[in-house]
Amino acid sequence: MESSSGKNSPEISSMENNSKQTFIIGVAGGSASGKTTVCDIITQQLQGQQIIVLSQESFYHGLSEQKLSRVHQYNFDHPDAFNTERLLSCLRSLKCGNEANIPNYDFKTHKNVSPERKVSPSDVIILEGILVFHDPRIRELMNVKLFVDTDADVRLAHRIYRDTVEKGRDITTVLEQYSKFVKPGYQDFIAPTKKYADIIIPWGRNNQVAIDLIVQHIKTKMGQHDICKFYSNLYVMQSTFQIRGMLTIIRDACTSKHDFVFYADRLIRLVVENGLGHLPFKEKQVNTPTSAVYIGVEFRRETICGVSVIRSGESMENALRACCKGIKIGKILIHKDAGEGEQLIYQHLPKDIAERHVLLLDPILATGNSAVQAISLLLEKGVPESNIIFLNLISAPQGIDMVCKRYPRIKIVTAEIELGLNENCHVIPGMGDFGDRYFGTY
Ligand SMILES: O=P(O)(O)OC[C@H]1O[C@H](OP(=O)(O)OP(=O)(O)O)[C@H](O)[C@@H]1O
Repeated sequence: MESSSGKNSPEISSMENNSKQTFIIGVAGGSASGKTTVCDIITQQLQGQQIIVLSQESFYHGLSEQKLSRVHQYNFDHPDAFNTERLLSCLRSLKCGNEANIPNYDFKTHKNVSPERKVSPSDVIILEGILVFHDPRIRELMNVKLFVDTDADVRLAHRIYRDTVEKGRDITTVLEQYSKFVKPGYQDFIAPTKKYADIIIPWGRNNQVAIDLIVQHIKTKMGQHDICKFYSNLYVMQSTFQIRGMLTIIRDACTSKHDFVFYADRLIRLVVENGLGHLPFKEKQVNTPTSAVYIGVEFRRETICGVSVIRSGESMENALRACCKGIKIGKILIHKDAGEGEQLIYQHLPKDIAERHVLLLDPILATGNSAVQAISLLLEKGVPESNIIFLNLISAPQGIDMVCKRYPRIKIVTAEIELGLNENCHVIPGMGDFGDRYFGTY
């Protein structure tokens, strides 16, 4: 078995799951914390997008007659109260652009009733509920996770008002349910999921700063998501707090040269490892020390080489050498001139480059002009377009557009997509002049 692009590998299919489909926003938080208000605000602000709001409450298990007879003893604040498998299958279906039937849970009878709600696929799904971050498979499907963090006394006051005035329940029952289930449920199951949120919203009335923050974050993420949907050969590394933390350090103008190099090197290593995952592989079986057979894969390292774009691209060479022993690395120097555009000044490439897969190294993709120059040279040398993998740390959408439109078969692997370019064609938010910061020439 051999794959030319690694499309069969689990790593790549998980990247695709996260970047090429419907955009899912999860909104979690305690009961009566203001999740519905947050969903309303997001819906208003994302005009022009088709949005579906789903509530986790639609996925409550219907109660048997036996449980119904003791409904006040039933814990609606426990993860087991929800049909999570059904929620997962609906969400997966919608994420892939298919319809889904959403259960219709009746709060008066505590039964699932007909008809179910048929939901068509949309641009955005907002899933809200107390425990939407509890199951890792559901978290995995979310592009943005928000946690509405409201003081316990405010939540209790909202809940009393809602359950007595709006639902007609008596206060004693409401308070009993709160102390028996709602409060412990929050402490045991809901609060521990706060750590999975991208943004924790300190909720209160007229919290304009929080609203702006949420909407800006969602729009940034959606811009990235849209461009990934558009270009199937663009692979954005799955973001983790480790990766975001490192990007935060190297983007910070106050970071010392020493730290910049240290964290840039760590990130570059990850980008290189990701890029290598797109190389062809073939199946390989090995015997383990326990005499078991392991069916794995092996990469054909002899068919690859690196090409760095001087000078920032040279910062990526060590990571490539560390991953691929003895790899040949060619060099390209492109001179940027505002008047004359880009000029190729120097190139020295492996003689048999046309037979190799090429990992093109440059940490920044801005307008895309340098990348286009470098790629066109590789094509002139006979490298098939589909054999080029362009590795970088950050990419501006303008550069991605230019490279992907001209060379639809090359692959781009990047750690993050930027907001755009400023009037000087510098990447925003960016990290300044990478070469100067990495080599200490400022
Ligand atoms: O997409 P573009 O608009 O062409 O810009 C990207 C180029 O700019 C940076 O190099 P820079 O000119 O800063 O040179 P350096 O690597 O020598 O610092 C970067 O390393 C790319 O090569």
